[in-house]
Amino acid sequence: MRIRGPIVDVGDQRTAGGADLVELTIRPERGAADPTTVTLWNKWAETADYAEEGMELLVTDAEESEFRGETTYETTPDSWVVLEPEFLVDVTAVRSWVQCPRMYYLNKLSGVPLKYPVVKGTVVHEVFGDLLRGRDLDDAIDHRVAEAGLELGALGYDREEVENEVRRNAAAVEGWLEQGTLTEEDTWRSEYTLISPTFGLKGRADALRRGMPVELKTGKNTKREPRFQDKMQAACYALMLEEQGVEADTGTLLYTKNTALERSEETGDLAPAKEFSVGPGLLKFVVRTRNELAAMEFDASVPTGFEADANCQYCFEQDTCMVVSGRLDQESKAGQIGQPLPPEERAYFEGFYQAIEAERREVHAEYRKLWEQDAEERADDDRALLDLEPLDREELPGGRWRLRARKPDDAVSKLREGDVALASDGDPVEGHAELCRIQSLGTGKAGAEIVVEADEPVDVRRLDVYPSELSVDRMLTALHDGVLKGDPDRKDVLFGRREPEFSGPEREYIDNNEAQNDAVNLATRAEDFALVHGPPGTGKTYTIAQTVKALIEDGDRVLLSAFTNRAVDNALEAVRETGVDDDEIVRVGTESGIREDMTDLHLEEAGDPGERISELKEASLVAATTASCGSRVMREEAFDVALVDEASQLTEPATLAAINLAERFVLVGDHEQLPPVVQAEGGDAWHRGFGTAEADGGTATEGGNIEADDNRAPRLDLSTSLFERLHELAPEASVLLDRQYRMAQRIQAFPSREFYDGALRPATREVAAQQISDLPGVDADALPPELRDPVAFVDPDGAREGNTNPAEADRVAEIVEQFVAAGVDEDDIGAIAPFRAQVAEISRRVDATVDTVDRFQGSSEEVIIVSFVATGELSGPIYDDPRRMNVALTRAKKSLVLVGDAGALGSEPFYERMLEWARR
Ligand SMILES: Nc1ncnc2c1ncn2[C@@H]1O[C@H](COP(=O)(O)OP(=O)(O)OP(=O)(O)O)[C@@H](O)[C@H]1O
Repeated sequence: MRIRGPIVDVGDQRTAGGADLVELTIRPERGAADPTTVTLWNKWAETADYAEEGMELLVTDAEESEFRGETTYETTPDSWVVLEPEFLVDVTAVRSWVQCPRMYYLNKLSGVPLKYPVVKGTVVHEVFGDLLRGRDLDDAIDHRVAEAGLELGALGYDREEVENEVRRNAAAVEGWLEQGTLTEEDTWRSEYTLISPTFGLKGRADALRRGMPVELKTGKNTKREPRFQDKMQAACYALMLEEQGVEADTGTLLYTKNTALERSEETGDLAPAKEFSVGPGLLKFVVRTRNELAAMEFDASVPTGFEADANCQYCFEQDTCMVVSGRLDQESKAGQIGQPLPPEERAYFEGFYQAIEAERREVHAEYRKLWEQDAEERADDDRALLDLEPLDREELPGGRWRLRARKPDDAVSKLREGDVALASDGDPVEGHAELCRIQSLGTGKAGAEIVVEADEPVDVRRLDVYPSELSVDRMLTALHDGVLKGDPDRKDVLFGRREPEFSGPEREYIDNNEAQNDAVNLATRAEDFALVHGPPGTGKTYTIAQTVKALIEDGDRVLLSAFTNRAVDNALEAVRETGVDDDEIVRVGTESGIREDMTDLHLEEAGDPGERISELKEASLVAATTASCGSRVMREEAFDVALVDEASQLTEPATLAAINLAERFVLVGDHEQLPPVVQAEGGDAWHRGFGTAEADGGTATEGGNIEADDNRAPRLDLSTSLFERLHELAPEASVLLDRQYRMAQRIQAFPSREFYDGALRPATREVAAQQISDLPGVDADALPPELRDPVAFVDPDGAREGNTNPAEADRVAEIVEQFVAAGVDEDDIGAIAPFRAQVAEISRRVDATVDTVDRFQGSSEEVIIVSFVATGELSGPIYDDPRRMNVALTRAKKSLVLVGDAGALGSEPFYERMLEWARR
């Protein structure tokens, strides 16, 4: 049987009858049951060395016995002992951990750098996959080398030399494949994604041959046996396959460089393919190693390198290792070089490190929901689209597949076009599942067609959200680059040790809006940074465009970035309208994420390396999301200025990803609108072991290693953007855009008072006085009296049912009809609801745009109808943050209708004031 629960006590190691044993006490049922003893025998006793109170322990095939009226458990020869099974360790991490635990840590911190062996390795892997899918070798090489054009260009390689090298590597693959086909018993799968709920492992096997793992290595190995770390990697996949009921007792490593070696120069076994048998001893070792890694992550301790027999002298990471040890004053086998970080920087680094790792655990929790939630629960949670009907499949050049399916109803989910998702035959964990990219989701209407692309054809009956650690990984590398490698001068201003400076003459860039003109001046004159605080509709985009133009004219190379592709394209469009030459601009990112009308600026990654890289290097303006700024190629780029839009929605480390690349930066945002999305509760680095700024004046920490003075001690948490923090730290570097071009006076009054101290005002008389009857063909008198005021409140006496309120949805639909009947175009009407379920409820009834607040930020409509859903009381975190309401209320230009329960809204002071305003 399986026994599982948090550890409450770890006993000492003993021997009995010649065998080692350790007794642990755990509380089964997630800590709810009474403590019980679990005895770990023999090799599993080792796992107790790093087990700690609070960690989760799982023992499979445990034997239960009664002893003096108590039930106890012990391991049997069939048992697996897993620590922290919920922490999903990547197979590649296990591999680097066995080489040297510190290497694992360093890889995590500094990411995979742009190096030729890395890029070549990716190309050879892709070619391998192509060959397995039956593609012609030359075709595959041609295509895959071209695909890596940009990266190869950045490394200074030309196409032919790479093609030749890849061809030599691929020869090994081809030869070996031919051998396999001769026997005609080979079955192949390329790129097989595996996740293990039991062992807390995940990864993608390069290939499966007859159900057994095959790993490709682009290095050489002239020994008969595969390298140990490579065996470990293949064994991880074998373990996960076993969990799925596939007996995988053989692993194969393919060392592709072996075929390129000359017999005359090399001795040893030059055969590229090396098989080994995967025995129970090795599998148990895999699990114990993973346990060791998970235990280190549990208490966030840092490996020193002494754990491994690694020889630092021959390690590629030696320099990085020594620098990191030096900066963070860590013990390490390689030693330390350089100066340690000042205490406040170290606290910052460590605080954010932990907050980012907490986010990682939330991503792992997302994975877990794949098997913990049943299909209906996932659908209700918007994590899956169910009951799809597979339509057709089409093989694409290169062996990939385009798959179509029909969506049966108006089901909604978090899935978006361009997302990577898990397509399956109905069971994403045990059935046939493939990672795919969503090409199209159709409209929200029933019968819509879904199109995805995947490596293998699968009957698409279900589509699941597939979590990714990419953004977490990128935050960590940005933190590393910004703090450990960052420019000291930049850090002085970020840490408030120096005030930001400005220089140069003031000029007139914008003649009809003083605040905007001030903002452009501040940005162009900034030696360090400038902040542009733009409430709704105040011309942020326009100001950004003018700023970018001015900077380019001053001869600066500019990076234009934002959190979302949508914001990047929006800003870019405005920049183009100012007349900046298209030849000077490139848009970096994946093509499917870029708006159609900006794709002509897209930097193709595929092509001739020299051409690709010059296109990037020669651009005076590069536009990319902050996530793209963390790519291998972008991390090597340098800019004079980084301008970041939607900066108030970015976590501080995510912002670093963009500003690390530039000497100066400009952040544009509004911290009175939506903050960064953070999953982990209390994602607050400061409070996590670094004392609270408020409580102790920001002076002390647990380790006593912060001596920052006074109230300038920064507020560090992922939900406070760098924009907001700097706004508080250096108000002199900020300009408030105070004239809005969107809302009628009556609409803006409340948000202006509540969020901007009344400073926000209409830019012109026309803006202030606009009304619904200004719209062509609209007769305001045709509206029912209660909708004639620009701000109206309607209480339909509905009842909240879960996250919906059908009566409100009916009433919203009726209001839409009433506006349409008065002559308003349905396209000019938008409806906003706090929950996706209510969005679906309303969408079913109207053709107008309906969405959640989060997805409405940044857009506006002539008429906005807000459905509040709540009745009786305002329960739920969604109502706790008034900034969310600020966004909802400021989307309307001429008419705003609030639909809700007066009782619920009246129960909170903020909403009560809102009601008063709406009912005036
Ligand atoms: N100085 C100006 N003179 C005339 N019109 C302006 C000026 N600045 C902005 N506008 C107009 O105001 C409108 C809103 O501007 P913009 O889209 O730049 O706002 P925004 O602050 O980016 O909006 P959001 O709150 O949605 O982010 C646009 O139609 C723009 O043309």
